[in-house]
Amino acid sequence: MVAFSKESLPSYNAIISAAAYITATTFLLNSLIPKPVENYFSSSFHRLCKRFSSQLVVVIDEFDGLTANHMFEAANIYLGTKVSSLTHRIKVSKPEKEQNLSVTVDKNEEIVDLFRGGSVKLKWVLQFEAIKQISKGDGRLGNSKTEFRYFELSFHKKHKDLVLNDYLPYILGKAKEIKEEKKVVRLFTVDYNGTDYWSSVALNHPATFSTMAMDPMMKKELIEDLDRFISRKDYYRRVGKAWKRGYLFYGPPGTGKSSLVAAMANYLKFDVYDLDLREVQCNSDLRRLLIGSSNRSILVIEDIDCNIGFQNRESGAGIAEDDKITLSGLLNFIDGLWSSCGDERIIVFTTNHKDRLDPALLRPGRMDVHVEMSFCTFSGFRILAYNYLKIEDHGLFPAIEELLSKVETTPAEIAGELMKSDYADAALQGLVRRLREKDSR
Ligand SMILES: Nc1ncnc2c1ncn2[C@@H]1O[C@H](COP(=O)(O)OP(=O)(O)OP(=O)(O)O)[C@@H](O)[C@H]1O
Ligand SMILES: [Mg+2]
Repeated sequence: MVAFSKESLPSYNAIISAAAYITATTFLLNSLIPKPVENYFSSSFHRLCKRFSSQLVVVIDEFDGLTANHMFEAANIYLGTKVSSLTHRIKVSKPEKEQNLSVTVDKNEEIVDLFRGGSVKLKWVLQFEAIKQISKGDGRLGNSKTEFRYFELSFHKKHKDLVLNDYLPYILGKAKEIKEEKKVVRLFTVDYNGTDYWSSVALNHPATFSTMAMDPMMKKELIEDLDRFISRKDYYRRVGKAWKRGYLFYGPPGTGKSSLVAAMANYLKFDVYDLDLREVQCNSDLRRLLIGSSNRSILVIEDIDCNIGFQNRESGAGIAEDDKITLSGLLNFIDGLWSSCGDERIIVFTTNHKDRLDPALLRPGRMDVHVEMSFCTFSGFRILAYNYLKIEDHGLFPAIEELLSKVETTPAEIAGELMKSDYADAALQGLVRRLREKDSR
């Protein structure tokens, strides 16, 4: 059995006296050094540490006063894509109107980002701070937020200018891109059996510019026109014009006018507001609806020739003369409204009969771009054959090319034929038969 001699252990008395000494010294120091002096030393110590630290910390609050801080929102979105194997906690949510899950970082998680090919290292941490609740006077606390969030971004001081001038603007741009990618385009129509106001569903229209069978040059010009329009925010502001663009799509039924609107919406990720003017009773209704539409959207008025005759409404009882909708009224109103509160607005009129349109609409400057959608050409057919049958060539192509040069056929008709079979041979034979029939009429 191993036993300790009494001498080998610190004596009980020695322990007691050491504890008493520490307690007494602490008490003495606490009472001798006044609090302000202690605080002075501790904050000086921190200042000293900071002076010798090479790190700069940028604080990005969630709110700037009462308004949301865009930089915070952008960082939150951006950092959600920077989650790595070193991250321990993330947050996941699914907003109702979005298809995908949205991932963001959780509090106190450190995310390291590398910029400029890894030469600049940046550390991000999301922090929360409790807000002191202000009592309402009756002893109850207000039900406002109890904490506020902010990001701390730290990096070497020498990168200060680079971070402020390049890195943070880069994050703003990236976050915008991520948001655009995730956005589900919506189609708004007026619910005339209920609220008499816009209601929306996901657009889910498969048309894109690559699936559109139309003149390749026209398609290219249209895409360039849209790109230019979107990139010209400062230009429109400088020249004092409303940031809007008007398109007129005309051509026979089934040539893809409505599909082209969907392709534009999918390309730009703009919502579509489909307005049937025949259902709108008067200018005040129209105003209410237009004011209720949002920026970055396409307002479509289909079949403008039927919509804007207004002959039926001229005799409409109960509508004051000056409250009747007229085309010039509509256009002037849109000009006025959108110059004051509209940004990135597109308006599209479609018609089967350009010749029947009110000359006011065709005047230069009214509709910026006129697009003719016409019968299917052979190059249009090739696009449809690829869309529907996934083929780029076939023995029947020369016969189809020759027939299409003689027979007026809409892309909708051709699409209908191609959908009849999954087998290219059968579908194309059916199409040739159909075209020959038309040719012999
Ligand atoms: N140019 C095209 N490219 C690809 N598909 C097309 C094209 N035109 C028509 N289609 C097909 O035909 C269908 C009907 O076309 P769409 O409704 O776009 O024609 P539209 O010109 O708007 O006709 P309407 O004048 O009757 O409104 C589309 O859903 C699409 O499948
Ligand atoms: Mg249409």
